[in-house]
Amino acid sequence: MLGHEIVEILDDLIIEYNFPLDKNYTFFTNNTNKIKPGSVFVCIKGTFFDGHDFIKTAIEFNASLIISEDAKKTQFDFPYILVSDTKQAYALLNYAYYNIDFNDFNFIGVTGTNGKTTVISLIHYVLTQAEKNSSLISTVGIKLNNELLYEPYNTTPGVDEIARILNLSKERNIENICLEVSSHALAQNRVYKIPFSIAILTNITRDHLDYHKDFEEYKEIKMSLFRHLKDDGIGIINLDCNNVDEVPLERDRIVTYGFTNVADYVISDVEYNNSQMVFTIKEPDGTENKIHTHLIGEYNAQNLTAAFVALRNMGIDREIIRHGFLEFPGVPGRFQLVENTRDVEYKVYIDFAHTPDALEKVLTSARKITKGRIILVFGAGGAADIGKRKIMGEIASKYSDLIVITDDDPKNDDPDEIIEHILEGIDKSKPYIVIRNRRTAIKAAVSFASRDDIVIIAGRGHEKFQLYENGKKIPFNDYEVAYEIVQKFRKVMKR
Ligand SMILES: CC(=O)N[C@H]1[C@@H](OP(=O)(O)OP(=O)(O)OC[C@H]2O[C@@H](n3ccc(=O)[nH]c3=O)[C@H](O)[C@@H]2O)O[C@H](CO)[C@@H](O)[C@@H]1O[C@H](C)C(=O)N[C@@H](C)C(=O)N[C@H](CCC(=O)O)C(=O)O
Ligand SMILES: Nc1ncnc2c1ncn2[C@@H]1O[C@H](COP(=O)(O)OP(=O)(O)OP(=O)(O)O)[C@@H](O)[C@H]1O
Repeated sequence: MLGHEIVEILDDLIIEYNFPLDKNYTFFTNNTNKIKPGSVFVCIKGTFFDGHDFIKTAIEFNASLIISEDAKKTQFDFPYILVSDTKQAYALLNYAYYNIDFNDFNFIGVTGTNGKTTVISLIHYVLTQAEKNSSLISTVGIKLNNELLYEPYNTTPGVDEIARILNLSKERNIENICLEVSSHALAQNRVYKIPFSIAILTNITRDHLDYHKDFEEYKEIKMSLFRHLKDDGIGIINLDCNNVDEVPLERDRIVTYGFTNVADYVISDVEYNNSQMVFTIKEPDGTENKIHTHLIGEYNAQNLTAAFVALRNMGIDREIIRHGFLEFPGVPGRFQLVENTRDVEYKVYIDFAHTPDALEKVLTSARKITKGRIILVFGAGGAADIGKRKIMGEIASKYSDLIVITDDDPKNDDPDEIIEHILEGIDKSKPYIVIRNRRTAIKAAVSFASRDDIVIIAGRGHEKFQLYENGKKIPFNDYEVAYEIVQKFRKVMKR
């Protein structure tokens, strides 16, 4: 990309510049660790670092141009562009670098505290079944149609990664882009200028109050997804837990769903056991759709209905949707049965509940499918909302019969302190035990289980590592560990 093209792309953002306009620039990065000779280094003010503090390093690493938004830290004796917002500039440069034309795509975005991955995965799955090309950008994977490219570090990747995925999608003629949008991504311009045709809000409950100032700010940021809609785009919201008046969108562009009978799409007659669910979705024109699925719990009826509304609005036939929902295998680590307990007297499930609302939903659903006890294994993550730990402790006590409190991903926080915070909410008159080692905790929980009991291992879902201080990663997958432990118990029982 020539220098003068960069000036055209950044256009309104530019305050001043001094760099060779006839020179070709072929690599852009915001990370000094990725600089190659000749790179353009874009300084981003982040959460932990200020990229402007790395200008000297970038120059030492042979960057050829620095784009900055902080006049005080800009080095004016080196080729530079001073802009009003480097995050926006970085997005525009990446879109141009990968030759992205948003008109080539149809963007579907889902935000909310819980249910994003489930809803977006359902939409992607049915689109591919309907032979509509689709890319999935979500916590559990980046997929081009059915091909899993990789599992991303973030729920919503950085704008450079998104641009690269769009480019790959274009090469494969993929038009539909199913994107899970976290509050961090919205706050950090990771979806800058992306024109969504459908934006879905599942629910907003407590989470991430370490990052967002307060609940109001968190809510405001989640709602900002609707400001990314195209002029003719629609918003889809769960009316059971959101207020249409708070959605920054004209009322006639909002479609609602929920159990409440004032929603446009009404859910009713939900029935489920430990492996399947059936319920009805009534459309605004009165058509009733009987949905059969392997996902269970009222919250999943809501997730399926969100996906149903989006797919109907994309013109997908009802029968294809119903068939897709029946075949959908579920999202790894979301109320996932550990297979080798299918034929034993108790059941073990892995679930990603790591917020108070999710934990409550999963435990109340579990209660409905068992005559036995609920044995819960859980902890809480470090470097995250501290206030939710006690609340999760209260919910654990309220809805389970036996609790094993253990490590989640402590990251740089003191694991014992995390457990202390959880214990503040635990009802000490009910059975509970603290076993910090997660493997031992799971083993204990499984050994406590007897006929009709359900063991729920919550909080880490599909994740493959436990994260400890200073970036220490220990390979650990709840499903694999639980499977292995159950297998050993089975052998002992056979003897
Ligand atoms: C707190 C946070 O969200 N940080 C995200 C953010 O990084 P940042 O811009 O704040 O980066 P920073 O580390 O402060 O550094 C600032 C700048 O200095 C640069 N730098 C830094 C160090 C250095 O040596 N050289 C250098 O150039 C960095 O490249 C960056 O440009 O932007 C990066 C690129 O998009 C993200 O990868 C990174 O996610 C971190 C790893 C993270 O853990 N984020 C979590 C909290 C997160 O975003 N989670 C949500 C999902 C939550 C959920 O749904 O439950 C998500 O969407 O994943
Ligand atoms: N609609 C919902 N309401 C409340 N809880 C839900 C809902 N859907 C899922 N959950 C709970 O949240 C957990 C995570 O589900 P899912 O991955 O779909 O949500 P998410 O919003 O993508 O979460 P994350 O961004 O952390 O990946 C599930 O394991 C379940 O416990």
